[in-house]
Amino acid sequence: MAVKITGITARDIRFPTSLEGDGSDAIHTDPDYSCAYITLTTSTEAKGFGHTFTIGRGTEIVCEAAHALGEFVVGKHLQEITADFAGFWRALANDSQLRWLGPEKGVVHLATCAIVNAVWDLWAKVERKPLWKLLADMTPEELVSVIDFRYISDLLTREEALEILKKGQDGKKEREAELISKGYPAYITSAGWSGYDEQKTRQKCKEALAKGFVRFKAKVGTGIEADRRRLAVMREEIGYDKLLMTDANQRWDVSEAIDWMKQLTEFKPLWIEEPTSPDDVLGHATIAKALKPYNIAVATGEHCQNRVVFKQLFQADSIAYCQIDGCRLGGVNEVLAVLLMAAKLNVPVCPHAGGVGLCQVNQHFSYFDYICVSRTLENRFLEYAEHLHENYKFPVEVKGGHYVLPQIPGFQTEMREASLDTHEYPIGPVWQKLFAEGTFKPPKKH
Ligand SMILES: C[C@H](O)[C@@H](O)CC(=O)C(=O)O
Ligand SMILES: [Mg+2]
Repeated sequence: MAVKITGITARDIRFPTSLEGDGSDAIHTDPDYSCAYITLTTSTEAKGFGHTFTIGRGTEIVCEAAHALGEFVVGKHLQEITADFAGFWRALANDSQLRWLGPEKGVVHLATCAIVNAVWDLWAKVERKPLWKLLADMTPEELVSVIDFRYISDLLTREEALEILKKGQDGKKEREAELISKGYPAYITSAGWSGYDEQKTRQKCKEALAKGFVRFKAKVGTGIEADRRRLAVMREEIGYDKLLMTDANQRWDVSEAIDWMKQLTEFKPLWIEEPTSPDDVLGHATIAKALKPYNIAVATGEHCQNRVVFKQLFQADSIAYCQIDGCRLGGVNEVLAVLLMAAKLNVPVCPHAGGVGLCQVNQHFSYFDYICVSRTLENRFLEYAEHLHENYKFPVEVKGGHYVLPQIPGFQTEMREASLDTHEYPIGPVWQKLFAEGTFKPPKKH
């Protein structure tokens, strides 16, 4: 049945997570987990939902950008888009005037990603498959047809991508069955936020251990003594037989990152994530080289703006772990390009998921990566942050430290109507109450 996209809405949805310190790090000390939430209405009952992740102020700007991009999608038939998805993606990401605001980065790219993912959600629902399964069932030719290879073909050609995907067909049914029965390995971030005090950190570690997590991440960069204390506390709780990752959220200069991390070696972090500016490809390479003798790898990606910067990170040997985020890159199409480049260079992909809706979205890429691309779980684990899942119609499920593969059609990006209404900024009752009691200031009118 033909499905015509008839309308687009973008809502500014915010959760006051800063009140509890959830999601805090050395740079983003008071994040209010938020998203620009896109709904595509259609000529049928089906709707597409997509969102990008923000941390409070500025979400309204992403919503405006989504409205500006709306004309590329409204009036189109889903089948017309999917027949030339790479062409659609390029048109959306490269409007001759809007691209001046990027190109392929920043606010406009965040809006692009939310719209693109809403289209994929719609497609997956029409096909009655969860997104990971829609991708896993596509032929290698169909998969490469959705990717825009412009700017990356010096590292990965269409033919090479096809070859990787053709290899991925071998044994894919077995890998799919394995994931369905065992789940996908996760690591938990929620014990190590920088805004948590020692007691809360201990408590969260205990809870996570009881739930079966064996991999943890801690924020660093708030101060060397504070970092040493947080890492010591976490190691006391989890022991040294578990994995511990560290995350500086871009806190340092290149040499500062090296010096700082040398002072944390006794805590045996597997990686240091985002040690410096996300745009500093060569800086990451310098840090990676300097920390190699200490067995500390470099990870990055949650702020990596597009496939081009990922390409350079791979080319310069800057990262040992690639942290794609399907709510930062231009949606599924661009994520696929990065998964394939990572596979070519043997860099494990461990998606970023610390943010509202990011576990929902990024889980699908890890499953697809294992089933059809990398074909290995070695050094691969998917981030899990535990809050706000109750706001989704079909929340992610984690059991025994493993993600459970969803079987519901779509991308799992749909939020509950009641959550949307109560958290819409600034009109939702949650926000009106916080303004009235003076906990938050209402936005200024100019
Ligand atoms: C502001 C976010 O919570 C960020 O700290 C998340 C992050 O860096 C991660 O999950 O990794
Ligand atoms: Mg991070």
